[in-house]
Amino acid sequence: MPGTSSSVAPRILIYILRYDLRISDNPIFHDLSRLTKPPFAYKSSTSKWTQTDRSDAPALAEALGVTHLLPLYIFPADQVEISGFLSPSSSSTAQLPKSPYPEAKSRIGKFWRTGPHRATFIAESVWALKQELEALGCGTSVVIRVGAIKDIVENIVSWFAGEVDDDGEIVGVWMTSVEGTEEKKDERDVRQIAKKRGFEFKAWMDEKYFVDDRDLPFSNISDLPNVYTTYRKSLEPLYDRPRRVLRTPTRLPPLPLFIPPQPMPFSIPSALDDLKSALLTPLNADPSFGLPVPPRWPQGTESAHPFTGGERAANARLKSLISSGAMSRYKDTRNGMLGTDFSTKLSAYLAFGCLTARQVHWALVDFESGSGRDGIDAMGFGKGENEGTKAVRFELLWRDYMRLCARKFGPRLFHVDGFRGAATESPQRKRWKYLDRSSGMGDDPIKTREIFIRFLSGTTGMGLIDASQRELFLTGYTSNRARQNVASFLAAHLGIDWRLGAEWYESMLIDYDAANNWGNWQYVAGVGNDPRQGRVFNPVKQALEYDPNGHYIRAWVGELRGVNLRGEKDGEVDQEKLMGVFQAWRMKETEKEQLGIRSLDWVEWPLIRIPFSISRARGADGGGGSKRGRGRGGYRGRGKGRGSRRSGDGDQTGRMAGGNELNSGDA
Ligand SMILES: Cc1cc2nc3c(=O)[nH]c(=O)nc-3n(C[C@H](O)[C@H](O)[C@H](O)COP(=O)(O)OP(=O)(O)OC[C@H]3O[C@@H](n4cnc5c(N)ncnc54)[C@H](O)[C@@H]3O)c2cc1C
Repeated sequence: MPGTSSSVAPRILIYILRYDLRISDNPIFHDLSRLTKPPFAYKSSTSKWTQTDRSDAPALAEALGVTHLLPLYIFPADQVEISGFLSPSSSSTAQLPKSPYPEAKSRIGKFWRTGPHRATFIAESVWALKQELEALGCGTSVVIRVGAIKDIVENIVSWFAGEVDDDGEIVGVWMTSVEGTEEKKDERDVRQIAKKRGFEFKAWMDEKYFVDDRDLPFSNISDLPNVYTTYRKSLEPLYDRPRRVLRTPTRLPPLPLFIPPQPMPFSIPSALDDLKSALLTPLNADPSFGLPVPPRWPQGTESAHPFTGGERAANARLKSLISSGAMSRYKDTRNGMLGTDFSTKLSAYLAFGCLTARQVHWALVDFESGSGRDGIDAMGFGKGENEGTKAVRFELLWRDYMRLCARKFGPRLFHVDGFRGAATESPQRKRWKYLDRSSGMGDDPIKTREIFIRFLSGTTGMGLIDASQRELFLTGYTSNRARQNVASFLAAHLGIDWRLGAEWYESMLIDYDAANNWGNWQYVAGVGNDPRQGRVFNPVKQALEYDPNGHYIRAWVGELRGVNLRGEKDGEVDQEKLMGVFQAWRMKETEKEQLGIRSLDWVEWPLIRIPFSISRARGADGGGGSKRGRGRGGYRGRGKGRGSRRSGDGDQTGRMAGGNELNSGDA
């Protein structure tokens, strides 16, 4: 839907969208919206007082004389596999041409960098923004391209530079600055092109975080504390920190009259389904992702993350969390693992900028102050900040913190020695098992690979880990509690290079975000910013505490569905049977026989065995008390795991941790 008329030659601004897929609370769209002359109406809002307009300074786009806007989303070839966009018509033969870009696979594990869940979510989010912009009715939209960002920008600017028909000139390229080595490189490349061609380049501050960069309590990033709690305390009360959200534009400059086509050999579909299909086709060539036994969806189990991408869906989710009272309950439910509402499921929206943390904050303020309409009947409406809403703000600050760590430590985010290696003069280097070589500890890379494949497939024999890995593979989501356990299992129990786990998460997660993924993996692996190093999660104790009836494990490990936990006499949870759900090797032979799992590797030969018993005195009756399992009676580490025939027996060094140790509240 190109723009219509203009008496002067169009002056075109390119806006490269990346992780800012929203129209509201978006500083770039906000600035551009102020170009258009009054009448300048804003979308009505129940909370006008929370919205602000930067009317104190003239719009930056004004100075450039922008008349047309080219919002551009590029599926970056190094991160997203784009061979599904190859166009058959570009070749004289029936064969598809070859992509000029290498496959978008991870460095160590060679996994697709963007798996099917996130690829779908991004497509939906981009498409939703396109539709939102088109719905403004002023001739704007999103132009979708695939390739290397620098190649596409170069292609567009040289097309306009070579134009004789005066279809317009590029006056600037804007993008939002993002942490991450690749993202920074893209930024530098585009800046370089702008410099060479003599037009303006601007990297805007990323405003989707809770605390605005301009309000940080330090001016030099090296002063960021290495402990989250110290950082948080320097900002409390968090309630007072977020800036107001920016007004939502109702008008934007139109698209240029002519837009150069997608460079060959690719073509861009014109419908969302086709876009998804182009993204998924190469991934679906091997839907097992190289796993000999890929997880299968257990009948009747529902995804905890059934949400689609896009700004509208993000706002609907936020509204529903407030209306249902889930935000007020959050502190009590956040360690859950089953269902949609134990946690917010806002992470993917925040990762792709469909929503900002300050929008979440102000929506909560509307609820807490009683000035909004959502949640009138919910617990806590109009009663100020409560434990639940406070905990949400607390978690949102974790997200900020991880991103600031990425800024502080740069490429060390991805380094095997992590931030810690950089922070100390002579780091106590952790030793890892690798897939391609022995680490000199007598380990065999072939065995390590075997173990690693079982870890990926969710067939380790450790119920909590297997449930989470299967859920992740099938849905793209798994809870924070489960993520912590999985990361600890790989890094501490199996001793395998933690970066392989981070790469797998990068591939599978719907909410993948470089800083938050790699920062959290480092944290759990003991090479990041965890002040209490050397902790190890005991996945049995954790299961007892957070999945006391084995509901979560049985939901995703379908083979265990038939276990009847209720004792015949008193109807209480039979603790021995529960232990069998947590680690199937502990089941009686007759029970294994009944379930038909007797000869399975993960049952008979688990990667590790954790001896664990519950004292009856603790009254572990499966009554659902979420605090059970703390303190006495927890893991009785006795050194080596018993009896596993294969390598990978857990060498239970390090301290076993059971409770809320990780970045879930109290670092
Ligand atoms: C090994 C590992 C890998 C992770 N990878 C990612 C990732 O790639 N992307 C990602 O967004 N989060 C990641 N997290 C953090 C956290 O697990 C998810 O943000 C959270 O589970 C998402 O679900 P939610 O939105 O329902 O969270 P909620 O519990 O509802 O939390 C609200 C918001 O707070 C933020 N948040 C919560 N916990 C954390 C945390 N530990 N670190 C940073 N921010 C947090 C998120 O933005 C989240 O949406 C990872 C955690 C671990 C342990």
